[in-house]
Amino acid sequence: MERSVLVVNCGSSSLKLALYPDPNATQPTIEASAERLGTDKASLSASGLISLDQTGAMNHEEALRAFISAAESELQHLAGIGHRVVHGGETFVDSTPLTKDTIEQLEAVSGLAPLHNPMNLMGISLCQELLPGIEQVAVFDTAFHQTMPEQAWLYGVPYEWYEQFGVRRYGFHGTSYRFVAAETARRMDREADDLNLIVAHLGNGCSACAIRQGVSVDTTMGLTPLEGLIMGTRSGDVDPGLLDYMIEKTGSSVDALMQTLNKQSGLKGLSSGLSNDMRSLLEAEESGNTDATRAIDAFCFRVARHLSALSTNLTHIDSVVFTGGIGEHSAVIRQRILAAWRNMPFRLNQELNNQNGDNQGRISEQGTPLVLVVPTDEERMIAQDTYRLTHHD
Ligand SMILES: Nc1ncnc2c1ncn2[C@@H]1O[C@H](COP(=O)(O)OP(=O)(O)O)[C@@H](O)[C@H]1O
Ligand SMILES: CC(=O)OP(=O)(O)O
Ligand SMILES: [Mg+2]
Repeated sequence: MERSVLVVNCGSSSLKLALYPDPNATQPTIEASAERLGTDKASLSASGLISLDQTGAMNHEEALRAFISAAESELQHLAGIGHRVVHGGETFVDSTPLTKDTIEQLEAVSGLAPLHNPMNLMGISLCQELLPGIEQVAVFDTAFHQTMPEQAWLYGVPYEWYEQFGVRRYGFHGTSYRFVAAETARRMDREADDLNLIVAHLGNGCSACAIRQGVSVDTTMGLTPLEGLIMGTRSGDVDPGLLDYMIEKTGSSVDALMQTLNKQSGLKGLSSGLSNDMRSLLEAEESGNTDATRAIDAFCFRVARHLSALSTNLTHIDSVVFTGGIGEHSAVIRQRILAAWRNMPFRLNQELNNQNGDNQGRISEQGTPLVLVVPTDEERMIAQDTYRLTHHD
């Protein structure tokens, strides 16, 4: 019986894989991840039913080939393969089975996410080659945000830019928000379409979302995953005027500056190159490093400012929810963000915050605005959509 689903998440320099044994599984039976792909210091590791530990020069294709070859006997009974696809443009409002037609439509929107979508397409065609005949599904980061009202997704630029070139705000991390919204409703014993939430997804990429009665009404990322919050290496919001100014000052090309805004900015840039990793910065701050403090303070302030702005579109907030690696694990960052959001009377319960929430995920004191920590699981959401959209026994 065909029961298992493989989830493939091809990032710009990483690859994450998970094998789910059946539609109700909450944990995968194999998890694998590859990092620093495309360099000679790449690594690939897998745990669960198989184990792998490989380092050296490797690109995405080689890593995916190595995984599929090592996991061959476990991939005999696949019901489907689910791919994370970062940009679906306006074409895709839900996950979709991959056919010749949908792959062509996907190629057409890929120019909108040049760092991400070409890798996603590579994963899709390699799986077609190595695991022929298995149904494949695309799950989009952008899809959940297609419910945003026009005023939230328009930029204040000539409307023809949207009409002719699709220049608008799309938003990302939608698979995470969809999972977290449903999981929050379950934990609060409420219906998802009855809840108003502000969710902060703080990982390597960071964004936040206003969810009104279960649907996205505003989010911080835009045309590309560069807008909004300060991230590990991405700047978030900047004045586009800085491009012209820096070209004038340094003679850099637009390409080089975009590279800097994507890869050398954010926490890494603000800490003068110390680290893009929040855990490392917190450790450095403990030993008195002021570069780390500067980066962390700017990060927390920016999150608070955006969370507050996102609440514009909600009559009330049922809960503020933290997710992603930083949101799920760092009590001190949550505390600093909420302290920076000064016009809301948040009060955290220290003990609950330090243990990343009670059973429900609550970290706030009773009788004060509800704040929850809800771990996200994009891979599980992708597996569920893949089961929903494939024809298996
Ligand atoms: N205990 C912790 N305290 C602070 N930051 C943490 C902790 N655990 C993980 N992080 C941070 O979470 C970030 C990675 O988030 P994650 O969601 O795992 O990334 P990705 O977006 O690649 O999935 C890193 O900045 C990491 O330092
Ligand atoms: C869209 C995006 O920012 O993705 P990630 O968090 O995986 O970098
Ligand atoms: Mg993650």
